[in-house]
Amino acid sequence: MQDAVTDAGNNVRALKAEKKDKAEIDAAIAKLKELKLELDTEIKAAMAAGDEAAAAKEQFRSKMNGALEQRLFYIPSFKIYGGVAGLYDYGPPGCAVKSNLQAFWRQHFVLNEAMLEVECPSVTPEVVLKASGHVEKFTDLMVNDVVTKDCFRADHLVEENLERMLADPMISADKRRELEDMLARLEEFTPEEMGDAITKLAIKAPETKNDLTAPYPFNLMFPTQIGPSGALQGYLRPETAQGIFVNFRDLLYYNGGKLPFAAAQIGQSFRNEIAPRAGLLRVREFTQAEIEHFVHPEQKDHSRFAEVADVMLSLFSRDAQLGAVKKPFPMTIGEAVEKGIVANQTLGYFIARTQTFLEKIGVNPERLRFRQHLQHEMAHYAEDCWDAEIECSYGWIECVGLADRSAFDLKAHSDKSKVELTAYERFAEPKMVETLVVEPNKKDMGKAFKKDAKAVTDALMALCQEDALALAAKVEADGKAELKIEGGSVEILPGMVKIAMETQKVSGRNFTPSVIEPSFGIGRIMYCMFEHSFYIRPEDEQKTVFRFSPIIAPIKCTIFPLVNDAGMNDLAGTISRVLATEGISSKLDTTAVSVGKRYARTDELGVPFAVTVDHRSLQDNTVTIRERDSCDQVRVAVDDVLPLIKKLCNLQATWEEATAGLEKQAAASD
Ligand SMILES: Nc1ncnc2c1ncn2[C@@H]1O[C@H](COP(=O)(O)OP(=O)(O)OP(=O)(O)O)[C@@H](O)[C@H]1O
Repeated sequence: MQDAVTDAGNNVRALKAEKKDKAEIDAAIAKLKELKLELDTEIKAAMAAGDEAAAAKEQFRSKMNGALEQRLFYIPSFKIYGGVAGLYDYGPPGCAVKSNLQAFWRQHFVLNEAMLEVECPSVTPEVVLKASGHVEKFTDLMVNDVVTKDCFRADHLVEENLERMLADPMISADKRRELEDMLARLEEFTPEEMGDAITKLAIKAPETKNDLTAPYPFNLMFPTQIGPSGALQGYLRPETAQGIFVNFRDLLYYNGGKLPFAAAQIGQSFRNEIAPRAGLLRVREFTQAEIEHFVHPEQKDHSRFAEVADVMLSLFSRDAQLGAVKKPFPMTIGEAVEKGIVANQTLGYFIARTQTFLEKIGVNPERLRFRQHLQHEMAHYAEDCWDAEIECSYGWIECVGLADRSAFDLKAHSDKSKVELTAYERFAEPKMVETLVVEPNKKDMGKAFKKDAKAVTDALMALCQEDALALAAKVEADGKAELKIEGGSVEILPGMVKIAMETQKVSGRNFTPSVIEPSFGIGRIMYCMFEHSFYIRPEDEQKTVFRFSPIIAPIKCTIFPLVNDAGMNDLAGTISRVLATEGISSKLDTTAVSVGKRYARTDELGVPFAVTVDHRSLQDNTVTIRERDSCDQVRVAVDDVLPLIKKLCNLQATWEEATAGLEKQAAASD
């Protein structure tokens, strides 16, 4: 419609410039007015619909957050002291859900694929994070309100402004393109470019509308000192991955020297986010579950790829994001890898396994997509990166990052630590290859360097081919060459070391493996899962429910006696203890409130099953079991409660399958 108005306006101007007939110009003006009116109505309708949708989302969120807080799923930490932004405590049901989620993650990935699980400290010495690049580069651009000194993330301010401007249907196509381009490149902006954007868009501090400082990088790591002297600088780790990389050599040995293999770690990560927001979505301490799958750089096929090839995904590839339509498309992972949309089978395998994991824990597959990083979002060494994004009331949120990081991490730690982090590959047939030979003359070394002889030998052996040959050439040309060793340098003279390229028969080689990294944020996944599970019973808007999958539900079963009666209480207690023998958590509710109220209470916690002990139970040793979402009830013998609940909780059968043929029961009442 906007284009039609622009065309009509141009038409009026052209007719006037050509001094056309008045009637013709008047008709064109009338047409322009008519189109403008239509556009106006369209904009108002769109704004009203947008406002309504935003209000509905807000309402849904506040209702759900109310339920989460009231039932103590999670609450702001240190609440009695006013709380600290970006820090949350999990209460009993929150802890149980989180622990179930992590247990299922372990089962789905670690156990299913025989991964090597490790647990490393959160406090990490600086050298590790220097090697990984975090000390230098783990920054966000920050700006301050020049008066109040309040801090803001520069990219968030620019992003919000751009999105607001883009929501205006009246902006021209050229302007739209310019703003969209800015939005797409935002993450790679230098401080100067970000400053230019802030000036150009005339962005001020939110609320106060004061001027902002120039953007400057702020490192997100929490620094700390290790030990009382303060001499050893450390940081709280910003991700769990580094603990795995630094242990690569030992893990490879543990795995019998064989590739591929994966190591995994679940643990706390810490990021001093400038602007923590949106509940669990951006916090300052959070749980990550990370996998580092080490693989030969030229053999990235996966032996179990056939098992997942038919998994259907919603893919938002780079081309789809940059194309005119800008929409994800459905495709099996098999086809995506075959067509080269996803770089290789191993990355594809983990994308598909991530999809099945998220679906099983209760994420709605229609609100899940995999978005490929645009070229500028990827580190220069990365081969391909995809984010699992889940839609919630805050929009599409990155919950899992899946990246083929090539050999970067192992090479970086190998260079810094001087410990070789490589794997050995035996050739099918021995090969004749030109290799660098470095042979220090031990006698000369000892004589010349005495106690430093070992350090000199180590430094010579650590030289790369280029440096070794340059050193040899310099000794030959100048009669000496300087060699840097730990803590200083020495002079190498002719005869001290043989450095040459020689053709040798070799049966294998050392190489640095590539790593494919799926990185899960447990809190973000949990929050999105909460939103996808939450609903209000249509018949009563006071009744809220979490439709947690039995594997995730904080408590699997509530057990209550219909009325406060000693016999009923005893039987309820016995059933609870029997369930506990198989690790099935239950909650005994002997409060005297009505059954309806007790059901509502367990629904609010997302408990999938409820066992009611009633008068008949005392006569024929049967009880009723109710399923949360359908509110269906069946009557079963007490001895059958455990096998039935167990089958349902292990997802070995659906409610319909497990209860087919059982006596249906009308809803229990007091
Ligand atoms: N501040 C945070 N709060 C909660 N979860 C987080 C936070 N930062 C990262 N995560 C989680 O850890 C996962 C892997 O971390 P990664 O470093 O890839 O995130 P990221 O790309 O820096 O995230 P973002 O760009 O949203 O800050 C993310 O997909 C997310 O689920």
